[in-house]
Amino acid sequence: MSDEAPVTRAVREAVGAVTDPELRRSLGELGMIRDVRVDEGVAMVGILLTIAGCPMAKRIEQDVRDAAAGVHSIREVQVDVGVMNDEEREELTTRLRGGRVKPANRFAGNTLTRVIAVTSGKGGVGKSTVTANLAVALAARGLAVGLLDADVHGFSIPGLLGLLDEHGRAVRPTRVDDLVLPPVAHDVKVISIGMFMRPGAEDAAVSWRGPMLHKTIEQFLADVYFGDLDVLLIDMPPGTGDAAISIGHLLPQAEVLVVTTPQSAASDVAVRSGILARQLGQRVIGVVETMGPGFLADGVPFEPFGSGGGAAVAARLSVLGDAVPITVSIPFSSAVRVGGDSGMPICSADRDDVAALAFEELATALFVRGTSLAGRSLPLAIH
Ligand SMILES: Nc1ncnc2c1ncn2[C@@H]1O[C@H](COP(=O)(O)OP(=O)(O)OP(=O)(O)O)[C@@H](O)[C@H]1O
Repeated sequence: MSDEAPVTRAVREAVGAVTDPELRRSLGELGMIRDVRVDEGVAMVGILLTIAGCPMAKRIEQDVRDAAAGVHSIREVQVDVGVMNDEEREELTTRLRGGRVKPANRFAGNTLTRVIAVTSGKGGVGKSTVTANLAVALAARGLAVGLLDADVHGFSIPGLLGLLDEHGRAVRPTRVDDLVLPPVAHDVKVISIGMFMRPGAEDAAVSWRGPMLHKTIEQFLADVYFGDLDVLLIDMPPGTGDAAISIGHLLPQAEVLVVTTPQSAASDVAVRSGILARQLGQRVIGVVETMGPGFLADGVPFEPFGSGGGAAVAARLSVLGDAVPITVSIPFSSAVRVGGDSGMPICSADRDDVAALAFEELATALFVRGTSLAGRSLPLAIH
């Protein structure tokens, strides 16, 4: 390559630096630039897509075109789009797996990724909303964030993050052989059981038995190309069922956040999910109270579901074992529901909303180790 003309080298570098939107690595690094030639100001660039019908083909082609056109003295760009052959694809998938030919759980053992499982005692308490917003808040800080939706009873993460197609179904991830590329929303790489259900059979997963659920979670941890993550959040099914046990076995180093509403009925069962996590060797790192107390715009206190549930769960778990370092209350805010319904989490839609500010506090508490929010009151108000 050393006898390459400077302009050809400049075009090669420019197109090689284009990022694949799904793999989030440069085309040069991925071996997707086949050849580059320049003849009298015309750049001819051959690119190789990973699979035929790649949903990102148009975008990649355009990005390559723009990158080449940005090189001085290039007046025209021709892009020839091809597809990798089996051998090239296998080489790529092996490289993406860090040299491993066979898929393996990338989050087991000595991973640098923090794994945080978000759990609750019962359904409908706001666990998925917490997971989605926490993911968005952490990604907004520049962390590489993955989100695994393991909630077979209500895989709401794709909807909460706007990953639905025109029929309102969870988008399907692209596959490169047996490697699954997680769709990205709000800078978070997302994989959900809902993305793999046959249209019309979305409810079938609810009746999955333990081994099937275990296999699916195991496959997600091995086959999904998350790349190097700072944090992997897992939206757990509510309760103390099979998924919690599977995650406990597959990811014993996972930290656990317990979500509860302020009511005592919800907080009693939340304690149980924290106890189970500990029995599986995991550390309960915090309790998040959702739909908590706040103030109406005129300053009148507003407690639609009472108050104190989060602190009560943290206190009970602290008495029963290690102290739980983080307790955060996310105030009730209609904007949270509106954001969730429209696929625009409040942490993206309005970072000044009271609930968004509380999610920020949670993100800070989690990523400044040793910091405790316990007992600290957050600035709450309802608009
Ligand atoms: N802080 C909040 N303020 C207002 N509404 C909220 C808040 N948190 C969650 N909600 C709303 O509560 C409802 C239930 O939330 P969510 O789906 O996150 O619960 P969940 O515990 O994940 O339920 P499941 O496990 O059954 O899927 C949603 O309509 C959501 O918008």
